[in-house]
Amino acid sequence: MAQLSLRGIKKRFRETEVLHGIDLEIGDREFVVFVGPSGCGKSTLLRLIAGLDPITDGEFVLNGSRMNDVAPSRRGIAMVFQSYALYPHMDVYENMAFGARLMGLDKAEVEQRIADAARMLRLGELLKRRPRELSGGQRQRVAIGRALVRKPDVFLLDEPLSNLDAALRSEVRLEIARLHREIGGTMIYVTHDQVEAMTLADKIVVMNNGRIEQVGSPRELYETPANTFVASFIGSPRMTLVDVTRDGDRLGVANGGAVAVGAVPDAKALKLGLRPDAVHLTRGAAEGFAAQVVYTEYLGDNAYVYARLADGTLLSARTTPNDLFAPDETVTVTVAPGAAHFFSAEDGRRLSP
Ligand SMILES: Nc1ncnc2c1ncn2[C@@H]1O[C@H](COP(=O)(O)OP(=O)(O)OP(=O)(O)O)[C@@H](O)[C@H]1O
Repeated sequence: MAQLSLRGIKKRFRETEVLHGIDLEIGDREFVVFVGPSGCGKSTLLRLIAGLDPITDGEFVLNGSRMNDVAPSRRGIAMVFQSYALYPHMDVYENMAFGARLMGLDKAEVEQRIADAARMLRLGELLKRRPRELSGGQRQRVAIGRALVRKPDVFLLDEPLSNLDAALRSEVRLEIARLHREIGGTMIYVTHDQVEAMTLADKIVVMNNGRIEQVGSPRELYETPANTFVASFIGSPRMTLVDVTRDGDRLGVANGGAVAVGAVPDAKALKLGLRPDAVHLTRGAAEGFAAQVVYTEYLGDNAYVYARLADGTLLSARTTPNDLFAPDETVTVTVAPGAAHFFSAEDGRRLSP
């Protein structure tokens, strides 16, 4: 059982504050993913939870007990690092046994836990190998196995897939999802890859510049991003964001036509947000935004067209592979009814119609 509360957490390294007051609740058995651009403070927050660095200000409470001054080994938390951090001179079995023995478990219990972890992670054949005799994916599984044998209440995983190639990455990603279902522990996972975040998380925490921008399920973040940062960070290709002016029930782009999008919020300065599947491109002079095709990405089952709006904004649109456009073609952009997002052009906050 593991319930985590982060309350007003701040972190300073000498003069520089890198976390500016993080408030977050994590429930038992939840799979929580921290995402955000490089340097936003994801790893720092994970290290504070693990106890590897001291918390400057605020409180970390685990199952009702304040953890700020509790030693890492006494928190019931295990961390899997990006670099694996395996002991090179020990074989796989010894790597996994080491931490379990430090906990004072007897020999039979250690053996049983390693057998269980080896089965779950399919490491049975590899127990006598040294780390250098393993592939990247196998090493990663050993690193996870080493955390598993400690039976922690909370698993922390810091970019665990970043050293793997694309094929292996999706394989290990599926294994981590399965493991979470099987062991049912609370997992906190750091990545800057929004696809990993979307596919693994019950709850995504989007971070930026040492602050939380939004917390929600993958669907909530995709469908109702709280601001332009989340809107453009979640979803691939990213949401097009363009400044528009109101002209009755239509929205216009500077020098570039106008389009009806349904209900529009009442605000002075509006930014319109369009996912690639919210727009439709046509040839010829229908009513809509004028745009010029820059390039097309053909992906087999579908295709994306990137086109420049009159104000210079690059728009992405999903089309079918049978509906490709050539570079420099002039197109007209229309918007599916009810599919537009709106944000304040002043502070980026989401506006409802
Ligand atoms: N030990 C340290 N001393 C000083 N500054 C640090 C230290 N560790 C991290 N920082 C700074 O804190 C900020 C957050 O770093 P952190 O590693 O948490 O980011 P991140 O979101 O995990 O990034 P990445 O995705 O690149 O790993 C960065 O500006 C970094 O330079």
